[in-house]
Amino acid sequence: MSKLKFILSGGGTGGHIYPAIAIANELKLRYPDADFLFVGAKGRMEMEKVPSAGYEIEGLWISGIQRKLVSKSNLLFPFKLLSSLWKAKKIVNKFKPNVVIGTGGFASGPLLYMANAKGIPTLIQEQNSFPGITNKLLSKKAKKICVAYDGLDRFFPKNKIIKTGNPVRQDLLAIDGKREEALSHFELDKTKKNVLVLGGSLGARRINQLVEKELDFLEKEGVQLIWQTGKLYYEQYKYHSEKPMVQTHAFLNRMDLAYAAADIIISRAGASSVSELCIVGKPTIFIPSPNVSEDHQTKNAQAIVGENAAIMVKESELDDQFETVFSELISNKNKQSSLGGNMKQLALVNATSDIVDEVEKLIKNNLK
Ligand SMILES: CC(=O)N[C@H]1[C@@H](OP(=O)(O)OP(=O)(O)OC[C@H]2O[C@@H](n3ccc(=O)[nH]c3=O)[C@H](O)[C@@H]2O)O[C@H](CO)[C@@H](O)[C@@H]1O
Repeated sequence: MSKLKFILSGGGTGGHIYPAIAIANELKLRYPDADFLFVGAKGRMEMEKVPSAGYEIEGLWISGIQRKLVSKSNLLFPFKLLSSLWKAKKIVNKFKPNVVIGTGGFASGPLLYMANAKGIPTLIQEQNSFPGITNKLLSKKAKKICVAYDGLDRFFPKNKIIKTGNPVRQDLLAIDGKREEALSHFELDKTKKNVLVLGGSLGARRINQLVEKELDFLEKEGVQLIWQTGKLYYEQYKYHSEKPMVQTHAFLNRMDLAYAAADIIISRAGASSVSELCIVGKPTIFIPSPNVSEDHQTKNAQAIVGENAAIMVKESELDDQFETVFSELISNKNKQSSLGGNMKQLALVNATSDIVDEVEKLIKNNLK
């Protein structure tokens, strides 16, 4: 067989980038000689995160459509789309991939569209319980659609769907032996409980406001915080690190160690975050973002809460409920271990390998 070539495309937020990196890493293990190219959106997070994971990336001039209809970005959208389609065509013609894998986000639209038009097999990986517009459009021509939730046949052709779960980075699969390393990495006081606050890959304004408001309460509870503010909000909140019980981070590059150090986690409910938290199996309070399409983070969290495996507090209920919910959880060891245990039961640990099995089938069918 001649050297295999793969294009992976997706981005905009970490939720679309890390699954692509996990899939590429698994493909690389199976095909060490293969060539890989990532295609993302210029100026977005993937342009930094993909090269630091060791892969090349090309950026398209593309963005999503804003909800506010009349905006400068929306007026430019037709031009961006045309320019991206043209560049995507050039990339596909030059690189000649055997398979193209799309992990969602607007960058994958033009690239997979062009690959489909040229008859190159495409596979989509949909992380959420409700798909975004890009994946919905691409699903018509895609050969396979790997999903993490039931019920996606409402949006995608049923015969193409395979439930694999979301790919999770390899280093998150084995955090159990890493607690000591994690405590010294974050220079934590070993006598205290650690609360990890996660706002998703971009950070969450409302969670940051909550944590700031509750700092005195959390100090009285005797915990220390690893608080991921998000890059956008870091300057505003970093001064809180002056308190010995608080450390603020714009972005955590060692999520494995952050999860390993945590006793309790407060988190948004983006799809990969939820999948990772199931693997990690620590007591979690979800605060879903209400600002995403079809309120899908609430549904992501609900799928876990419905199995008695986590707690959810909606943004609108935070002021009334957060302190009570937190105090009850931190003081109840049995509840902590039952939530963590139940969560682990929901983990789909073979997701990446199952997705790559599907990629292999596409390669084989195409070579026939
Ligand atoms: C606001 C928004 O549009 N959110 C969407 C976005 O979330 P978002 O980009 O936050 O994605 P996820 O919650 O799915 O994943 C976050 C990823 O970033 C990593 N991470 C996070 C923080 C950090 O400091 N370091 C780090 O490495 C996590 O380990 C995880 O792998 O994509 C998800 C997947 O399509 C959707 O479900 C979310 O609704």
